[in-house]
Amino acid sequence: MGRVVYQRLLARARSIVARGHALPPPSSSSRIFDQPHPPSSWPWPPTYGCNGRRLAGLASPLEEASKEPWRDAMQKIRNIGISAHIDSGKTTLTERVLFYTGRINSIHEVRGKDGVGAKMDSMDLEREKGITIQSAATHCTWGDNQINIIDTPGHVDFTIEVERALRVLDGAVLVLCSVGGVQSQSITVDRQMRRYNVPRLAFINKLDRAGADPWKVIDQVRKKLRHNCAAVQLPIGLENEHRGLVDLVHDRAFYFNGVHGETITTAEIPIDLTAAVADKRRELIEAVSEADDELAEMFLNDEPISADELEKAIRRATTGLRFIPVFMGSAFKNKGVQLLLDGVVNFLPCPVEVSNFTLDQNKKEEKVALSGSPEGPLVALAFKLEEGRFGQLTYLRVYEGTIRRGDLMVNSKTGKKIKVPRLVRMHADDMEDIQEAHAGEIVAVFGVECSTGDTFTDGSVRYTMTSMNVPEPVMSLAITTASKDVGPQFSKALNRFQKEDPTFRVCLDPDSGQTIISGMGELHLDIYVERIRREYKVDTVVGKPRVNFRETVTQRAEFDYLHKKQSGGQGQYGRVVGYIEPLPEDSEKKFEFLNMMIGQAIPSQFMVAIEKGFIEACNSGSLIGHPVENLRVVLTDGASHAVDSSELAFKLAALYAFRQCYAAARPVILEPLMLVEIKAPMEFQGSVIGDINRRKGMIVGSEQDGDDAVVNAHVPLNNMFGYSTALRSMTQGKGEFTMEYHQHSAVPQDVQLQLVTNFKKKADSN
Ligand SMILES: Nc1nc2c(ncn2[C@@H]2O[C@H](COP(=O)(O)OP(=O)(O)OP(=O)(O)O)[C@@H](O)[C@H]2O)c(=O)[nH]1
Repeated sequence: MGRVVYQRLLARARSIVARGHALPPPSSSSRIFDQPHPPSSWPWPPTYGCNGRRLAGLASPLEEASKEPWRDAMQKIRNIGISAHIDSGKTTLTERVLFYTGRINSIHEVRGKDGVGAKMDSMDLEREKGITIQSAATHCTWGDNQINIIDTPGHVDFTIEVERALRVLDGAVLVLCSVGGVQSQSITVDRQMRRYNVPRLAFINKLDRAGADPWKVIDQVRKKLRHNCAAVQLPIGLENEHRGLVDLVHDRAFYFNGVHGETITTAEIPIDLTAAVADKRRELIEAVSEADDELAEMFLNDEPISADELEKAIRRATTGLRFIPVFMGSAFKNKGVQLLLDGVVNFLPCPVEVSNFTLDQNKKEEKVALSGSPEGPLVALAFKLEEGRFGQLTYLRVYEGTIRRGDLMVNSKTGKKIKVPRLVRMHADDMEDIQEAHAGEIVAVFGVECSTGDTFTDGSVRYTMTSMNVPEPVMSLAITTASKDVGPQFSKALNRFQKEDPTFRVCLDPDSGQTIISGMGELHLDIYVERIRREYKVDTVVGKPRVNFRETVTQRAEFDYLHKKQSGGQGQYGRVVGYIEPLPEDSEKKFEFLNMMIGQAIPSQFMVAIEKGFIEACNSGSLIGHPVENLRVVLTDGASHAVDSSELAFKLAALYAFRQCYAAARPVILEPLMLVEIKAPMEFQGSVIGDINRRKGMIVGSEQDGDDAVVNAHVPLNNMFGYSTALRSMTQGKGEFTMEYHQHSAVPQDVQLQLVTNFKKKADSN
């Protein structure tokens, strides 16, 4: 749509809304629903339903499709994730969702006085620390819709949990704190949602808190996250006065009564809010028109717009990733959660509205669109593994076909046939046995050997789903057992955690022979050390955490290496010629091997060995022995011997060739640079910034938020050890910070020199 037409259209929209006939008039009578919990037969007004009926009339891809009965069933499924910055209230919100949907009988708070803890934080450590460590899956029914939910951790050290959840979900709720607004981890989570094209709703939580300002948060979503969004609700009172919400689409006021907000009352919009409601409704229609031509056309043609039409337009714009409807409330004070559930059903897509692709291994990884039919060939992705009470539990998202208990599945990667001994639907740490699971569902199977990211089929196709993004660990520490006789238990724990969490790695330090564990941060590693102690009864001694440096080259360097050995028996002969160079900055690969040889100087059967030799050499750069990345190896020539050439000879030739030319390629050391966000009262801003400068950080933003200063900086992880204690003493305990991986970048010359000298000293003393 042209800019001029659009401007005209908006002007028209404003005048229609101002005249007040764009939406139905406010309801004239108050309706009270004294519906007790659980609300399975909730007498919701038919025009504003939590049931699937409303979807049947939508102008979405579903409409044409609903000729097939399975599509009708699918319309009633929502697979959603709840993600946000730390402590925004995801778990508290999920607890209410489970309560209102009748999944649990009572509400328990995170760190609540009853000591029980929220259902989704089922691990002891989660309950003690009041943080979510692992994502937990559950399911519930709202009206006649089935909602599968994954509650994910907020702390950036557990980011893989968010990553894998978003890979398999169709929609998400981004929870934001009405005081904290868009915080650093909200930006990360939003980026992850973008990566997997996940349509989302926003829920501004904690409207009861002092300083709550949902409009400030909406402004931040527009500016910081660059989303087209608008509120679909307006709060009735804020902070202590927060009593209810006005639904801007249906022009009704909602109040949440009863001990747990389970009794909903609708009423006319309070007189003192009518002007604000008209204003915010206009803002909503403007924002949706920007994302939906159909709604925009209605304005242009001067047609009245009903609540139903506005709702359909919001749905089209949301599922099309062009708009984010913003809900609000207070999970803790039991306000607004039921309306959010309606929003999930009304505005987020069902499984068949999301296009999913797979790669056909029989056709050189050709992309194949999945129909989402339960009658098609089975395609399921293993997105999470967990050691359960009864063996390995594998979480699967079924994309096509049906899994039945007792059926055979084939792992596309290994070709192995596996019988499905037990199929369950998860509810945090509880499970329900089921006989079959259809496309669109998220379930778990027991006793199936596989790795995270493996695809299962029924054997009639060789499809693989693309897997998720796995970030590289940034921190390591040496770990040994306190006593000698617990070795087997220790290995068992490490093997299990490594298998479950792709961001947790274990290796042996070749020099010291020590076991090294690596992960996403201090908290991540601390949690595993504690879990080894609690779950495997193994006490450990850990070394000082250290950062994961890497090495890379900055210029091209030639190699020409002949590996020749002829001392008795069969000799070894292999010559490789070529160059190494840095990969382009935007390259997604970390290593590339190109064979640019003309002719057959080296027989093609040795190419794999040569590539392997270079890969092996890259495991340990000669500056400080850390992995080398962002490297391209180009082979241009070489020589072989009819008798003495072998795979081993060429592998060794590659290994030595790399060592020969590495120094000439001007290698540098890269260190993890973190994005640190610090929030502290204004009076401490100066000392916080001064301290960041001393830590060789670079301030990238600083703003005022109420009485607080929010400082964003890029700081080398190596200089961030012990920061929480330092910040606490610097700000009289009033400062808080979050930190997440930003990128690896070259260390300054003096630091490089120091690191290289230390490495040499250590090597000489060994
Ligand atoms: N005042 C107020 N407090 C809330 C609200 N929702 C949650 N909280 C509190 O905020 C704290 C964090 O809540 P959680 O539900 O654990 O937050 P979370 O986002 O799941 O936390 P992580 O998973 O650790 O990131 C707890 O103390 C909650 O009681 C709310 O609506 N109002």
